[in-house]
Amino acid sequence: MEATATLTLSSSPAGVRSSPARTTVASLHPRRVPTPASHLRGAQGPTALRALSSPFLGFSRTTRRRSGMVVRAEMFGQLTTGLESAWNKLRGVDRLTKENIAEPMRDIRRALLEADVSVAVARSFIESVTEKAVGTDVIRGVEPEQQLVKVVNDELVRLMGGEVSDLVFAKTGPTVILLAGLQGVGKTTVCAKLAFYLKKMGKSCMLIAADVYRPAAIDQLTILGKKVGVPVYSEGTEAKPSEIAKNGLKEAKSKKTDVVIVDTAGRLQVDKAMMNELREVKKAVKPTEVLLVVDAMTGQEAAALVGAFNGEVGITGAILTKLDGDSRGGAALSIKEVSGKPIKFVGRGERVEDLEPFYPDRMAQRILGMGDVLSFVEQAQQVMRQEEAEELQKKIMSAKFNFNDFLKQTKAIAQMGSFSRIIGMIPGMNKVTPAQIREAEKNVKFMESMINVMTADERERPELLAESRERRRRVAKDSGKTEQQVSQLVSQLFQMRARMQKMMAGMQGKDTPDMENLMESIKSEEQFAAGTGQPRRKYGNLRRRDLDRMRGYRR
Ligand SMILES: Nc1nc2c(ncn2[C@@H]2O[C@H](COP(=O)(O)OP(=O)(O)OP(=O)(O)O)[C@@H](O)[C@H]2O)c(=O)[nH]1
Repeated sequence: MEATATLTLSSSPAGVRSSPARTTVASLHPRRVPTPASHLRGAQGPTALRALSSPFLGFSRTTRRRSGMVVRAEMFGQLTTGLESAWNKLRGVDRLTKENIAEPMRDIRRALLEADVSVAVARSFIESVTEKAVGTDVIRGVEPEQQLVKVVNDELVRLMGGEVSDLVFAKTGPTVILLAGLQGVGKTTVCAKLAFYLKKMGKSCMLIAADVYRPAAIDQLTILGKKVGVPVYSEGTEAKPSEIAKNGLKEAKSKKTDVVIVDTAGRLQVDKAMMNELREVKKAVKPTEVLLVVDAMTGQEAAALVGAFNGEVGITGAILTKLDGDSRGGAALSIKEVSGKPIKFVGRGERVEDLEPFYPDRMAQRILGMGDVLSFVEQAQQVMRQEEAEELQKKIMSAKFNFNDFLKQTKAIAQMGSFSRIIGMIPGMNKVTPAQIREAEKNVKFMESMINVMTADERERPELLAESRERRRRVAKDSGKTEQQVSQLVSQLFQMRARMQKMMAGMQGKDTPDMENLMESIKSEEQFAAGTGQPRRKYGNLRRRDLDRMRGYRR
């Protein structure tokens, strides 16, 4: 979609126009940005546009780091540096093209591989960033490298699962969380951390010690349980883990405990016995959540492990520990993509408090260290959308909404993946139902094929097609559609025009021309076999009147 937005960045107050959208843009003007001190205080609005000046934010990288402006997750340090080198290569370009992003993409790929992301994940990430970056609209005032930052951010968020994945709780009875994982990954510690987290949520908890192979594990869990004030159920090392789990759950039920967390044995590697035992425990307690605890230091191996456990036992998600350590981030980036299972929590230290839900968007921002640039690009995109909507509104009011606009909008729909975002911007149009939206999206490609074979004139002036059956026949032939389908498309455009105008005029208290009969008119004409010569005379008056109105000759 070619953006028509005019992101006004005039330096004088006179450049501030009256619409709210433009005021926003003007208020973002970089030269009106206050002193660096205000930035350090985290000022909003004008500060965001500081990002427009080059280098980013108008501060040297060293200053930003020293001042703490960039909150950098050290584990991603190398990745962040690699990405920065990619942005730097785009300085001075006008727009993102396949050619000029090739080298930055190589930098990003290298940075991902160095962060221990698998080759396959890195490849698909690069492909999707390239595709989205090249197809991005140019937003006036936003530098191409800033747009790439935004695309990379969005793709990182998507790669890590998009939304935060909350714990699922059982509708009745205790929620059972079964924890699994290799030896030493932090499973026992996670039991206590989770109990602490859930207690803060107001849930009562019980821990079940089902790791019978390492006697110290039971003691460790008992100590941790005491520390967080949660009872620990154990039967020593002689009983079967599935029996212990079953009995523990029975006790939890009798005590009306909200959540039961089962600690299972870890092994040095994935083996048959381990998987069988887990399956048995799972069968015995029917957990709501089966979470695999993995160590972030193991990078892409952790991701593969999540996939393997899911295949063997069936899990609901992962908990990534030791994110505070020296890992390079590959696990956080790859788990969802490789295994299809989300990371639900991350451990950031040895204390019971050091567990938090995994937020893909916050993680992406930490990797990029450019929250300010992102919020600026988002604001600018918003302004662009508002201005496009205003432009569209003007066209609708002047009855000039044509096939070019139609195509532009349908393309925008395909690009944004949602009709509602466009429709929602047109005042009064938010009553469109989701079913209508889905239908509209389905028709996009179909309509596009017909519009693509129209002449420039026909697209500009849909009346030409409404008036001439020959033209409609030609479009049908060239697009491989039927004449009726072309007629329907033409009618649809006029109907859309009519409805929009009616609605707008209604909002402005004006009367509107009645153009609802147009479709009927064209439809009726279709009913007559070609060559009968009847339709023109019979429907001539109606069409003339309607077309005049469409052209704005009549009121
Ligand atoms: N730095 C850091 N250390 C952690 C974290 N989670 C656990 N640890 C440490 O990792 C070590 C192993 O943790 P455990 O909880 O005993 O691991 P486990 O998976 O239960 O081990 P097994 O019972 O042998 O299977 C302990 O020293 C923990 O303190 C974390 O998020 N960050």
